[in-house]
Amino acid sequence: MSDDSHASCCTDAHGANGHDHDEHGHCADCHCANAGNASNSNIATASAHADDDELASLRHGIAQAVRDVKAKTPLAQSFTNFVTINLVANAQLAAGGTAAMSFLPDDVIDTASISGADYINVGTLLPFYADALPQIARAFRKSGHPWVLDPVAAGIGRTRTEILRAFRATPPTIVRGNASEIIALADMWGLNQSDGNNPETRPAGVESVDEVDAAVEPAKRLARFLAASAPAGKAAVAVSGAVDLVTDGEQVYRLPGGSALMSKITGAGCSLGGVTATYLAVAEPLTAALAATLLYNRAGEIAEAQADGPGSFQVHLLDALWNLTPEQVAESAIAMQ
Ligand SMILES: Nc1ncnc2c1ncn2[C@@H]1O[C@H](COP(=O)(O)OP(=O)(O)OP(=O)(O)O)[C@@H](O)[C@H]1O
Ligand SMILES: Cc1ncsc1CCO
Ligand SMILES: [Mg+2]
Repeated sequence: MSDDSHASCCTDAHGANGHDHDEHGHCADCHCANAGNASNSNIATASAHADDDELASLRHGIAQAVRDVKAKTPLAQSFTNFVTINLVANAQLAAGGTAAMSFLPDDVIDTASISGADYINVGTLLPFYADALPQIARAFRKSGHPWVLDPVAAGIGRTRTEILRAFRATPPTIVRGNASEIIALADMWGLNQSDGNNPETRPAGVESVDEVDAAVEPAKRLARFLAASAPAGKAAVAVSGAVDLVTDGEQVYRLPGGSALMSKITGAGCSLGGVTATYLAVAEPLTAALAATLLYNRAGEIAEAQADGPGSFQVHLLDALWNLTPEQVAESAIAMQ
């Protein structure tokens, strides 16, 4: 595991920052496990440099994605739940994109030709969605159109399970959800060590009952599955919580911050999914997922400092989404695992 301070600490046996390592190689200052002998030190040095290079390149891409959205105002279309539909559209606009909401398959499929990416959120379902959503996903698949899935309340109800199972054949580019939803989706796609009816998977409603840490392996398996099916071979999974996690199936990134008040308004997660689609309209999946998650964490912190409670928090959250700069987003802490 490394983050910025770790990578810069463990560039040699004694640490570039003057951190000392004990005889077991443990760093007293940043809890890394850099070994004190020369060959291990060289390996650690090389790996720290590789992490540094990778993070620098990711940060460049994240800043560019935030900048491109502000400059190009891309459309990301949404088929989303009617509890939080307004916040999703406003958040996409505040990030610099544009929004269009629709529930008619022909409408959604036609609009995809001018939409950079789509967002599907299964929070509130109507009977006709059981046909409409798989039909839309098949059309996206056929045209190679990128889309983000928020599997809200995965594991609850026969219709939702039927729809989410159907997406396995025509998968999204990014899955974004809370920990319980990611675990449940990986389970119903047969990616966990279970038969898809895992008694350990608890249906969670729209709120998570699991910690992000419990979703690391399911998230990685999901991301690898999505990448293997993606036309360009690239995909990502984002798990939200106190410390968010983003993975492309190989590398795991942990993104700390945000605000506990985000779970006291409805739709912080849904609108994060919509904004992820906005970034997916201009960037690769991993970059898009990281950019949106970092933007939300920074915006949540700013909003918390200004809010008196959930009502004003939502207003300040939208303002912060609008005001944050590409540099502020890209300079955020990212811990690599
Ligand atoms: N305890 C917390 N501390 C900091 N940030 C949090 C906390 N809980 C959630 N968040 C942030 O809130 C946002 C939404 O995450 P959350 O896990 O609540 O989504 P969700 O359950 O899908 O929400 P919803 O379904 O209500 O839209 C993310 O940006 C996440 O980082
Ligand atoms: C409260 C709620 N119910 C269905 S969707 C939704 C929004 C949060 O996911
Ligand atoms: Mg949610």
